Amino acid sequence: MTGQTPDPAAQFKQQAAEYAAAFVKDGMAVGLGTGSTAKFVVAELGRRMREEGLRFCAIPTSDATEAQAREEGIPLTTFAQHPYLDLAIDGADEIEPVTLNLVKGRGGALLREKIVAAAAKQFVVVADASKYVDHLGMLCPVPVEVVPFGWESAAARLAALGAQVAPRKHANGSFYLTDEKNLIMDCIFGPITDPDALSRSIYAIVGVIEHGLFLHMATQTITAGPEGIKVLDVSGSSTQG
Ligand SMILES: O=C[C@H](O)[C@H](O)[C@H](O)COP(=O)(O)O
Repeated sequence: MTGQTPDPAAQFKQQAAEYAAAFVKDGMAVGLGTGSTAKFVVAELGRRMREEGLRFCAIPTSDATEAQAREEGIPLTTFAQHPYLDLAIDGADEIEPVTLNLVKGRGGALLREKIVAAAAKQFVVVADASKYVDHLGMLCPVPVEVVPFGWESAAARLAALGAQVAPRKHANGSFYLTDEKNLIMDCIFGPITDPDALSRSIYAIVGVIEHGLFLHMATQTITAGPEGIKVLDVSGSSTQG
């Protein structure tokens, strides 16, 4: 017994992940996301390398993903060698299906994830179908990464934007630190009707490094659920099967 609760959506996450992993072609430089769905992507890419001879290199979005990629034997690269990536594949906490805007960062990797997504020509999001929302902010807080110095001031300014703000902590009460050694403020805004305006307001707060609203970045979302796989493209096309 590991004591871990089984994830009821695991099979859907794996289906979406394996579908997306097929987008990786020989010679690509690929961004590898973070989280339970991205983990399936990294595992599938490792399998394709070993069994199909796929050749590619990757930049991971977190220390955890880097460790998994190394275990899989995936060759890692750097932004010095690849300032632009062919493709990035990552999970999401919320997907708004019309714009493909997202909330990300429940796993705390939002800063590196956004840098990698911004560098990628194609940004493919993988998730189980429970992540769809009519408005961002409906299912989960928007994480905001802030520098530790003066975090209370940044938190007060986030609250002034209408959020209920809580610094992310571990179960033992200590502050959660990101891979970049910053803090996360989890901000409950409720349904967000103008994410672009909110994004600008959050960026205007001194001490904020990044936030978990990923706007106008995803080129495709691939979700899996009881109805099968659904692919949404930013151009508006949609396939189900
Ligand atoms: O920081 C974490 C990331 O943004 C994840 O990609 C996101 O939280 C989705 O994770 P999961 O695939 O575990 O639901």
